[in-house]
Amino acid sequence: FDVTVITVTTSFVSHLYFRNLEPRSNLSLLVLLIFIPALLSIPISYHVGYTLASVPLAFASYGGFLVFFTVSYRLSPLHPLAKYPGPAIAKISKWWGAYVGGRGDLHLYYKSLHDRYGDVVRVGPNELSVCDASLIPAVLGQGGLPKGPRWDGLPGRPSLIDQRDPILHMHQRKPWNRAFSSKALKEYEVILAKRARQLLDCLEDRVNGSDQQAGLVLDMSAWFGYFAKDFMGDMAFGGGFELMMAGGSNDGAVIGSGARISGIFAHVTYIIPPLVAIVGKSGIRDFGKERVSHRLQNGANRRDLFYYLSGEELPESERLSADDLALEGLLAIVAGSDTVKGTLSCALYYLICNPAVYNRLQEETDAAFPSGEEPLDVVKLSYMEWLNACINETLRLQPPVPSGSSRILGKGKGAKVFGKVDIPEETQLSLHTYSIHRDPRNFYTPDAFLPERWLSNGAPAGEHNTSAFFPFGYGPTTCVGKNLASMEIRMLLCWMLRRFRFSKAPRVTYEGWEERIRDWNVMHHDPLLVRISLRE
Ligand code: HEM
Repeated sequence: FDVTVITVTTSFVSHLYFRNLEPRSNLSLLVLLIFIPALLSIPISYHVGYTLASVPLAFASYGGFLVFFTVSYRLSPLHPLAKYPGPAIAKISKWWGAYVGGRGDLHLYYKSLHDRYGDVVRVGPNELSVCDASLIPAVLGQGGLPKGPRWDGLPGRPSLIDQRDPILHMHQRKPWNRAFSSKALKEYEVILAKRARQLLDCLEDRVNGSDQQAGLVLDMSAWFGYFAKDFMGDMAFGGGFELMMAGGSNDGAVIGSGARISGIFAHVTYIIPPLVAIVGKSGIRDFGKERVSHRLQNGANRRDLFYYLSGEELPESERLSADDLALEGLLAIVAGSDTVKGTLSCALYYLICNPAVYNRLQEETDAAFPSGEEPLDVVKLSYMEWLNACINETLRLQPPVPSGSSRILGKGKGAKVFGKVDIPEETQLSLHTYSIHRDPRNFYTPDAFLPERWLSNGAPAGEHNTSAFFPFGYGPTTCVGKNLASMEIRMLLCWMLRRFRFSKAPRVTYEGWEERIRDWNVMHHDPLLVRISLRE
């Protein structure tokens, strides 16, 4: 055989593995990308008569043909998702998604694709992004699709969020559900109030220590971050971060610091295991384990999240190992701190940019909790209509998980139809939260901050589809910490407005702050510099 024929044929056969999907197994990658071209270099060396040149030649020619066949197939009408529109570069490889994910504007990019191509866009070789609120129950609800790879984490037992098997997920979620029952939440109110009070006291100390005339300008988003991590640290590991006390620099700050990386990896999760094998074990796990043993040694004087996750009330044999507890605890901190920090920051941003909304909220909080009373009554907070309208509107415009979570139709499940979307096996599908929240078919003037749209009386006429509002997800994998998050955000906002006055800081440009919010799975944003003073 002619060596060219051998090379082209082997590349063609290998492309059958790559043509539909991104790689799935590292062993097959090793065989197809290293072993085969290395073997090919033998006949090539006979042909060119120069052994040293044969190896790069084999890799280049085999690789070149492999890419050519794979790309041609992915762009061709033969691909099972060929009928769905999308940018060619996205259809070719998820590495494009990884690039956009690292840039941080994935949510804006997907929104622009939906504006251009319509409700269903092909955003990867085998992945669709869908902007259609009517599909939320079918795709995410009971009996819908299981989780896709977006949250895949470190190798080993998955934490709750990256547990993709629906049955295992259901079992793993049980202690979490107990931990966020109404009875458990009631117990957390004290821990929350203590941390909220600490934040306000820290802020007050700084205001008192500043030049009262000039006023104090603080990065409130940093302070929200310290608060949220200290609080979740209390809940998950019985405390120990003390970021508020240290003004930010402390061990706890490392958790979640790899945000950009996770924005990239979410698209190419198959590279995580080989990378971990090369780089070595992750330090974050050791940190988690150290916190677990600290909590086990010291115990806690009240029930916290750790109590429920560790199953302290269960027989020894049914409890989680220290390793697994560390993973679940770290998940709580990652999932529960940047999301809350982001929501509080965006809410404050919208308030200072919309003085009429701010003043109305001030009136509501002053009336609900007259002078001297701390806003600890969570039932009362849950009935404050304007407060909740402001929070909902913030979560609508800036969902802290802007691109939602991916789903996948597994191999062997057969094709499925969801409304106007029919998908073959092994297709990934995401309902794009940011785009659905800003779709004029769901919300009148969708880009405007209009809390009044959430009022039962006095809402402006126009579209208001509450079933298109799903910042916490939907169905069996919906955010388990939703009620805790709502309690935190309500209490904090209300308390801050009772004690301080916030306004735009002089010489700070607020324009574009919203547009610079990054979607690294969870939202990240620039510092939020705000002028803060004590109220009379
Ligand atoms: C504004 C605040 C928050 C928002 C918007 C939010 C949003 C979300 C979203 C969109 C998901 C993914 C759902 C899915 O995959 O279908 C999620 C999952 C999760 N969230 Fe939250 N979250 C918030 C706060 C919290 C808090 C305070 C905690 C406390 C520990 C928490 C813990 C979790 C956990 C453990 C999961 C995984 C649930 C599962 O897979 O069953 N979140 N969250």
